[in-house]
Order: sequence, then structure tokens, then C-alpha cells
Amino acid sequence: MSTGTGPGRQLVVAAVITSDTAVLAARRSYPPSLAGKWEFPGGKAEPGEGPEQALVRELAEELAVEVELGTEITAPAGGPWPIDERLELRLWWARLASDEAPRPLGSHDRLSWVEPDDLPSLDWLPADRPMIGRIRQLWQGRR
Ligand SMILES: Nc1nc2c([nH]c(=O)n2[C@H]2C[C@H](O)[C@@H](COP(=O)(O)OP(=O)(O)OP(=O)(O)O)O2)c(=O)[nH]1
Repeated sequence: MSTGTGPGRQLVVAAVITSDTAVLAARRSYPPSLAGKWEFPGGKAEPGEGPEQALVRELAEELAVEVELGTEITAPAGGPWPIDERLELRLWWARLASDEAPRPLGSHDRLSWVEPDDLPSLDWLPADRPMIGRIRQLWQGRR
């Protein structure tokens, strides 16, 4: 069953967790086809689950953190970011709700706080490249 907004596309939710100077990037540990690529932590929304609820759950499961979600970072067309013919992604700004540092609990083998200008140098999942451009643009605008 699809929980995405587009016809037949499954919804993935992800977060751009920020500190004052950097954003959190996570390197996938599986499946083998995606391992080693960097992404924004998150995962698939489950049927019947709201997207923001799904994101809070995924971040607790993957990184053992509680977050406060901010505004959504939409695609240029105004909706979700396309990943492929089966998946689309919705992305939110987020802040850690406590001093507890994120820990990779299995989905990732590395976490890194990266200044937005340095984001392009990581080996990202291909669908994330346009998101990075938008994140850098918004980050500049908030200064
Ligand atoms: N979380 C996340 N997934 C992304 C990003 N970019 C991107 O192409 N994806 C893709 C990778 C995966 O094909 C899919 C997310 O699936 P996932 O495997 O992380 O989902 P999940 O944690 O719910 O795991 P599962 O139940 O499917 O095993 O979206 C991103 O920035 N963050």
C-alpha cells in the first residue's frame, strides 16, 4: 500500500538536523547497493502513520534522539522530492530536543556534522543532490 502523496509512490521522510553551524549527515550501512552513500536520516512511513510522526519514530530508532521538527523543505515544484519511480521523499528541518548526541544504531555506520558549504563533497545518494542545493540556499538566506 502506498503512503506517499503521488500515485503509487511510497513516502520516505527525512530530517536535516541542524546545530548552530552544521547539519547532520549519515552514511548508510545497508543494503549493499546503498551502503557507503550519505543521506539525511529517516525512512519509510508506515501505512496509517502521519509523515511527521513517522519521522520522529525513525530518528528515535536510527539515532536514539528526540527531535523538534521545523518547517518542511519542499522541492522546487512545491511538493515531495522524487527519488525514483517507486519512492518520493519529504524533508524537514529539525533540532535535537536534548543534549543527547545522536548514535548510529544500525542503519548507519558513520554520522558527521557538516557545514552546509561542505555538503557537496560527500558521496550522497543521487536523489539527495538537488536537496543539498536547496538546503545551502535556505541556510544562506537565514543569515
Ligand atoms: N532516509 C533517507 N532515505 C533516502 C534518502 N535519499 C534517498 O534516495 N533515500 C532512499 C533510500 C531508500 O531507498 C529509501 C529509504 O528507505 P529506508 O531503507 O531508509 O527505509 P526504512 O528505514 O523504513 O527501512 P525498510 O523498512 O525499508 O528496511 O529512500 C535520504 O536522504 N534519507
